[in-house]
Amino acid sequence: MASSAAPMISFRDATKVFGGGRSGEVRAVDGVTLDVAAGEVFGVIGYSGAGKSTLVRLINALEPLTSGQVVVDGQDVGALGEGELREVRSHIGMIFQQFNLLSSRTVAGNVAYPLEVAGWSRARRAARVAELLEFVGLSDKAKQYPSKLSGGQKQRVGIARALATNPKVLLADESTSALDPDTTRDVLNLLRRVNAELGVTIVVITHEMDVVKYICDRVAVMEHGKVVEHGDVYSLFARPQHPATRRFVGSSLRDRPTAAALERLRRRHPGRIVTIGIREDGASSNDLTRALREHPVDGTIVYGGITEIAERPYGSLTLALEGADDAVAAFLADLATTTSVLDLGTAAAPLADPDAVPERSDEDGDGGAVRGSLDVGAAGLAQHGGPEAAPTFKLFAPFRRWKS
Ligand SMILES: Nc1ncnc2c1ncn2[C@@H]1O[C@H](COP(=O)(O)OP(=O)(O)OP(=O)(O)O)[C@@H](O)[C@H]1O
Repeated sequence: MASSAAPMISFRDATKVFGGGRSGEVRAVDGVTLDVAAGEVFGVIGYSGAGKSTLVRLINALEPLTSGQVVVDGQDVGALGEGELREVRSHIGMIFQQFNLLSSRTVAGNVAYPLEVAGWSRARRAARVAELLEFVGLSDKAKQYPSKLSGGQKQRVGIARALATNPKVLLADESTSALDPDTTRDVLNLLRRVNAELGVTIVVITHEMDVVKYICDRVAVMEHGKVVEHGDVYSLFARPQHPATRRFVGSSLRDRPTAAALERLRRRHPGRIVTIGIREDGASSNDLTRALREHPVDGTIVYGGITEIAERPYGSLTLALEGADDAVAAFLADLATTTSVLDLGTAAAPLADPDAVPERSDEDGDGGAVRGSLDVGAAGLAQHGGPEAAPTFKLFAPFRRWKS
């Protein structure tokens, strides 16, 4: 639920440096300039140590800035005294990977805690806690202790507690990283409701692009304390510019073969292997079909995946090509005039994918990701001279060009 109102959070050249002693200093956040709009769900993605948590802790001044400025809801948090900061913090909720519930308090006691700190009367607290537990679907657990709850239930309590004082902003620091995929989806759906029904601006820190894909309107990618790329989620998926972004995008769809999967493909298909991008303008699917028809080259889809981001097609297909060397080169040069083509070489002269995602432990074959492409009928492209009707999916261009 993005809005065009003034930013809820503005970072201006925000910098946080730790240390400086013999062990040297760490520029955990390094000159970040960024706006988070009121009412949006904003993702901050990056690998461990990129500076995500520190960036988010600057919002509620849990970490003081070294230089620059952070403005939250019109207040320059670096310029506030402790009393004013408490007031700003009361409008910022936070949830954590490990939930951080008080084990000695019941579910209701945990949710009531910030209300006690804020000085609410017993009667008002009871009414508010009942309302919050109803919202997160835990009314029947009010008297339970956290140790009796599942991870998903614990995070629901965390969300209820974070919402207790009606915050305008909710900071979610790896809030689903300790949860299984089904529970993750439930918690993300609850966060969607918090955003849509309560109008809370949410900042989600994560290292998982699937989380970004599922709930964020916009996202910033962090590396070494800097925001290396930011924008709306579809644009980032469709046209990732920075290598870190490309790796995150690849790890979400898993549409491109890992190095090991590529090795297995080469054993079965010693000829040239290429990956082509799926783009949204619709022209390239026709171009691929036409090029396969016009050149004496056979193409078989051996890997790939197509999904939708923000209701638009996104992904890639990897083809094993058969034909005389000059015919394959002419085919690819032709295709590359309209569609982006990543050359992975041949078994005899292999080329690496510079953005290949790391091996997954659950990877059991090289065809695991191809189901997505079959779902949309892309298998129709598998043979030279393929089906009469062009497939309906569309192609985009995230890769470097084939060079003949
Ligand atoms: N209190 C601190 N004192 C010294 N260095 C710190 C402190 N907090 C964070 N750092 C350093 O700052 C850098 C950024 O850390 P931060 O926790 O913000 O990264 P992150 O992207 O959130 O990583 P993770 O996903 O592992 O939490 C790291 O090099 C970290 O070691």
